[in-house]
Amino acid sequence: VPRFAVDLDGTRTKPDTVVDSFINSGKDVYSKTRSRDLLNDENTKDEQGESKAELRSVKEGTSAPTGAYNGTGTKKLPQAIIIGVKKGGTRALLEFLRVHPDIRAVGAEPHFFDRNYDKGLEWYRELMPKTIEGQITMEKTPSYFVTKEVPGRIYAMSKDTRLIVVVRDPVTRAISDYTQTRSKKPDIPSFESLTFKNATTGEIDSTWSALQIGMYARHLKRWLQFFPLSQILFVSGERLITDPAGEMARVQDFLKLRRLVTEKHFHFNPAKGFPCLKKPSSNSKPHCLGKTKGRTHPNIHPTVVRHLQDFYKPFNKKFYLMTGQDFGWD
Ligand SMILES: Nc1ncnc2c1ncn2[C@@H]1O[C@H](COP(=O)(O)OS(=O)(=O)O)[C@@H](OP(=O)(O)O)[C@H]1O
Repeated sequence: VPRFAVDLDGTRTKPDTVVDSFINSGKDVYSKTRSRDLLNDENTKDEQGESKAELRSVKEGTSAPTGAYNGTGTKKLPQAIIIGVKKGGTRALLEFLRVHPDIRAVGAEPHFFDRNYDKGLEWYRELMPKTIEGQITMEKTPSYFVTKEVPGRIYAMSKDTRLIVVVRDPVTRAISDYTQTRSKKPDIPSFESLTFKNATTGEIDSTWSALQIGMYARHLKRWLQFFPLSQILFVSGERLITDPAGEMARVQDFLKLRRLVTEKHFHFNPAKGFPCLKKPSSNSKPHCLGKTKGRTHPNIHPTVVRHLQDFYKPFNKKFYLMTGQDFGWD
């Protein structure tokens, strides 16, 4: 597979040895030998459970008309994929996009490029909904962003695939990830004890997968070996909550869609603390995502949070430089 030559040096202000060595280490979150993941095999079960709950909430909802489906059309490979990040807000984005008549998306996470690649592209195509001319086929699998083999595999399917990454403050993302795991396995160690290799020295355990996923710059570097930056859209997970219509305008522009999903489609539900979808021309109840989205996070000691913020600072800085966007996490 041919690779793009990307000169990241052009985007650097000064070399940052620690971050660069992490970024260049080529470590993969899901490489069993290198990443300490207390979840390991459980991870898969956990995500499957999560996916089912997500889908239930989608089916129960009144939104997601899933485009102009009338049984006609053909199944096509996706032209756009939400590749990450886990706990970034990927389900919300996909559900918001499904309101658009020119988007058809598969509800479940196919995990084709990371777990099911040996099943072949025809298996993958079969999972897709039918589309008619002018409609875009989409899927979301948040683990793609951090899995080493995936960029090359998507490139091999089509070098023109448009990629969307929903990113969120890596500290909050890690706590969200931990909260999800704990909801299934209440006996896991505390967040604090998993964060530190050595609590006395404050040394962070950067091999814990919940922390590795948030080193966005390192993962992005692998994608840029295959895809130009212009083919990747970075959506702010925070703004997707505070200004869903604004973020959706960016996404629709990126996908070259008419801006049909607008502020009229959103209703902020103060009890849930999140925007929910509503039908603009009806009084029907807005549809919020299910209870696996927007869980209450445990209180993490401010010192631990501060240590993590310091840990991520250089990675975030690098990520802002690489993407040309300041996400305001620091
Ligand atoms: N509108 C709306 N409703 C509910 N939740 C919302 C919404 N927009 C973003 N979010 C945030 O999405 C977080 C879950 O992210 P993902 O869907 O990417 O999770 S997963 O990786 O698919 O499990 C989820 O994380 P937690 O709050 O930690 O549960 C939410 O903060």
